[in-house]
Amino acid sequence: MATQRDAGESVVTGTAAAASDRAGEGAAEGDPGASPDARPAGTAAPDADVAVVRARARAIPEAAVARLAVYLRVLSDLSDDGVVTISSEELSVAAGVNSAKLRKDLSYIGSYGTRGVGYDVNVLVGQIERTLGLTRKHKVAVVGIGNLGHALANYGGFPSRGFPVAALFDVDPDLEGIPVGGVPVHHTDEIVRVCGELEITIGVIATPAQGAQAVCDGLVQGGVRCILNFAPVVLQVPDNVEVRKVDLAVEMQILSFHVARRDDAASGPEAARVGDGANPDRDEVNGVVVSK
Ligand SMILES: NC(=O)c1ccc[n+]([C@@H]2O[C@H](COP(=O)([O-])OP(=O)(O)OC[C@H]3O[C@@H](n4cnc5c(N)ncnc54)[C@H](O)[C@@H]3O)[C@@H](O)[C@H]2O)c1
Repeated sequence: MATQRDAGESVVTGTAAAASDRAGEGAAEGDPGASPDARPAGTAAPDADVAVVRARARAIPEAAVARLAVYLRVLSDLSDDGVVTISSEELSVAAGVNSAKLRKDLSYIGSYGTRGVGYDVNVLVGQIERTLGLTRKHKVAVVGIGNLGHALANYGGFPSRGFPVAALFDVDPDLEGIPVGGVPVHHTDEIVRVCGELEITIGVIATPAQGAQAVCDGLVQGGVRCILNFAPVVLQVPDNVEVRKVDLAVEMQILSFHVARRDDAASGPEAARVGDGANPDRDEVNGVVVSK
């Protein structure tokens, strides 16, 4: 049995990761010598390279995968606006990532750009889509149509990004047949049948913790292999099923940690070493920096 993966957890694996990291180091736009994989702008990896794309994808750190999704959103907008090429600096500003990190992220998918030209927008869109597995069709089911489920079902941004919400489920009989975002709510008893018939690929769990494992089991039985879990519980799934847990409070705690660390750094190296006796005027109590 596999358990769920939290945001930030690395998926880097052994040798491939090390090789990929090395390829990324020093690889710069317009530096065709940076990797044997460098291609001229405007050329996509041929189909024969699909295995290579998959092997690379397995070695990409989770944080870089999240950033690739951000680059894809930015690049798709640029493509819609008719932009043909973009430099790494422009793309990094648009994506809110520093350009060295961006070049390293793109090196994971074998994309190095061309000096003086930058990246071909459509080629890069195709490469990122292949890496993220977005060339497959996805259909989403949301289970638990309360506050969160309503918001997710009504959000218009999913279909345009390739994730149409095709089915909704709730245990509350009063919700049965009521359309939310144009999709009728089914009773949870129908999960296995409806998910199988509609070939749902992604299940979103927005139920209270108590019912979440049974909901997850139903989704898996209905053929769903990707689960996005909002419920505050760790789900058990078979090895061929991928689970991601979303916890906004954890994200806020991480933000809080980074701000606290930045404040410590701004106060000088001594402040960052509180609690080790370095600064006799400051100490740490239950993780909180205090002045004596
Ligand atoms: N991870 C996060 O960042 C985050 C943020 C908000 C909410 N949540 C979690 O999401 C879940 C939903 O939150 P909410 O505010 O929408 O709650 P809610 O009470 O408004 O809605 C819950 C819905 O789930 C339905 N439900 C209950 N048991 C069910 C079952 N076994 N099968 C199917 N449906 C069932 C209820 O009828 C209700 O419609 C909770 O577990 C909450 O803790 C997580």
